[in-house]
Amino acid sequence: MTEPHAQSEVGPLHAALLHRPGTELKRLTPRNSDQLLFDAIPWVDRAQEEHDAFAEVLRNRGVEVLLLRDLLNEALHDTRARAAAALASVDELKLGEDIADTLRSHLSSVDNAALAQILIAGMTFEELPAAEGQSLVRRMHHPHDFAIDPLPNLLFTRDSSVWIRDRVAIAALAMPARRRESALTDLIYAYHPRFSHSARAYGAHSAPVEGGDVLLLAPGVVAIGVGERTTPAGAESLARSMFADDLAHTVLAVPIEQARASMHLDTVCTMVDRDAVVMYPAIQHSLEAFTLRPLDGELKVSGPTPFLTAAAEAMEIDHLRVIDTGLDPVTAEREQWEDGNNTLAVAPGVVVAYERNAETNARLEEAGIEVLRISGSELGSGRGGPRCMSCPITRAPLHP
Ligand SMILES: NC(=[NH2+])NCCC[C@H](N)C(=O)O
Repeated sequence: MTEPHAQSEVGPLHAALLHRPGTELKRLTPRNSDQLLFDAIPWVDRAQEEHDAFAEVLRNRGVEVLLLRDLLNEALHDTRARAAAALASVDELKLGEDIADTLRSHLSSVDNAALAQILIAGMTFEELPAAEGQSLVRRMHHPHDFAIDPLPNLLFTRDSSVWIRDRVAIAALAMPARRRESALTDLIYAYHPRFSHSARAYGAHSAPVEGGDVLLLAPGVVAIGVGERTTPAGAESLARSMFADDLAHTVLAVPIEQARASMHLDTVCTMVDRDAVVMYPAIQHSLEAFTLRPLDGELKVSGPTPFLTAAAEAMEIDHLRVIDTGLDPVTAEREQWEDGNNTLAVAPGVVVAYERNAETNARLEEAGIEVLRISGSELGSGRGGPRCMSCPITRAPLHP
């Protein structure tokens, strides 16, 4: 078992947290999919097959794949974890006192696997245990309304926690549909024996920061996208907390368009080698960054300057190579939307990518990057690629 440690985006990947999608995806309907942040209704069996294949590609490259459901089950062996789980998932303001009580006692009576299932897939009013007495809430809700919301976006384990060196930052997720996810990662890292010695870098009750916005460009250098999800206050407070813990010496706060297509920095730019990124061509020349450094206990903010220059300088390299995908704007836009730029490096110069982005992948290969293709026709319906679907826990250090 390897100790948690991550200081780059491309160091050989030894352990990663994934979530095999399940019943929570079956909760998606055309009526709720927008709110639950999916663009289509996934075919769940096929999504599971695609996910199993993704996990297999990682295992074949020596990666230990940790599945969120297993970790959750194991963490729930601790009674404090069970109590925390109930606290995080029973919303008394939504359910009213009676149902909240019934639900709490139900949650305390089921076994760990059943509890984990409820935490992940949620519960509808019709699935609530029967109770004595009349409840207005129960009578007035539609049977298919959620008493506990499902978490279909748990699939994107990247967003709810981030390992920075040997510490874990629990993300403060911006969208209501995803907030409860960090309660689960919080609980896993607090109560699973594997992580009992791990220290924290940032708390879930802070300003919004999502892991998809956090890029570990090099040891001590972290880029944070600021846009639809991570707020300026979130970036600033994560930067402060990393400086205080000596986890970083430079943070680049990178403004990105507040749009669905570019909800996180990793939807437009990911690292594919120690000095190279793949980037959506339309933003290559316009992406900027504010540079943050600690100075006598305060924050020193400079810029904005072009992102590529600021990044190279902070990383102490001559320049950060951009793999020129050379795509025409229409192909580039299509492949960006389908997560063509959202690659997961398993080692320097070796990345996992969706096979459908044929042009982007071809250009990566021309530039000497090895591309491990996976299919994602169903997985991609939530708008996330291989990077979004993985939370690296251990990466070997990069040797110069
Ligand atoms: N790191 C990422 N790009 N994650 C993608 C998350 C997609 C998810 N449906 C959401 O909207 O939140």
